[in-house]
Amino acid sequence: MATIELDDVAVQGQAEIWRFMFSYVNSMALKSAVELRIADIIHSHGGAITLSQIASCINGGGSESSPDITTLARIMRLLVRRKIFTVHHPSDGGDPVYDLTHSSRWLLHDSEQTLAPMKAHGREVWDLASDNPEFNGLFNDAMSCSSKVITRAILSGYKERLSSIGSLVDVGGGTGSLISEIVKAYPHIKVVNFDLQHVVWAAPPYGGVSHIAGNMFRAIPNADGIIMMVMEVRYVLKSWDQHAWILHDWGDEDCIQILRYCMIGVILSVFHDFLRRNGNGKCSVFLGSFGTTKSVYFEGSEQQVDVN
Ligand SMILES: C[S@@+](CC[C@H](N)C(=O)[O-])C[C@H]1O[C@@H](n2cnc3c(N)ncnc32)[C@H](O)[C@@H]1O
Repeated sequence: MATIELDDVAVQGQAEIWRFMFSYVNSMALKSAVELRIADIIHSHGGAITLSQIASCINGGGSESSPDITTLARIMRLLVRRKIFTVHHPSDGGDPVYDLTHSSRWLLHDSEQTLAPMKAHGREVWDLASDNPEFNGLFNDAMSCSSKVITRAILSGYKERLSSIGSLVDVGGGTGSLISEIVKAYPHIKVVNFDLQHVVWAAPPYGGVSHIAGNMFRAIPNADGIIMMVMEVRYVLKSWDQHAWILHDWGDEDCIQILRYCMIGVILSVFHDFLRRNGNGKCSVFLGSFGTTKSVYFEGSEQQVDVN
């Protein structure tokens, strides 16, 4: 059995693994703080306050719902370490007082600039984007600049397939930057950029691209081919529903429903080829064409999903 020599480097390695294993704790603590409206409580007090003052205001101050103070203290200790709140220990030995930081100001529910809806109320990021044009623009730009990185590789990597189809729809195509490059290189293809209404409305016009708004859980436009962006293909091969750039947002049942709407026949013969040709192992796409087989086979992996 291999043994690890416990020098500084090894211990550092162990710490890194622990950090990844427990990083969810940060997110859970942040979610609790948003749900308990701790930032709002401090903000409406107008300055730093003690833990028991925070506790007394939680859930409107009703005695039945007062939180466990020890647990609250632990949440606050973690969030102070993560610089979400500050703590000040008075020199006279009084109770420590907690205040907001530039980060927790983003958690105020009534502020115009708030990220609280992303952590609370079970709202999806898409709902937040549809209500908030600024966030919508930021999110769409972020997506489009990530996909630009691989556009060129896609154009050369799929020459044969792209040459052989007459129409193509990019499902969840964002503002259409990928498909606009495809139609520039392959002007014979009738292309559709398909995404939610608020995304498509914010999309720039591109020559040859039809933007169609819709919900991929209801219907997807017909075409010879479907393209869905996928990133981090090494992970995709092991766990396709987690890391596909569109499908990663959804659970297995949702993904199967989307794929059913795509009416995909045989898709995805591309991962290994793509990697061999492009080498970096970072990204790939789904490219499918209609056929009779109603199952999706992930070449090189054991995954086969029945979409009948
Ligand atoms: C990770 S982004 C990828 C955007 C683009 N394909 C790219 O690679 O830059 C996922 C996209 O899926 C879209 N989306 C989410 N839910 C959708 C739905 N129900 N119907 C259609 N598109 C949806 C989002 O609006 C978003 O543009």
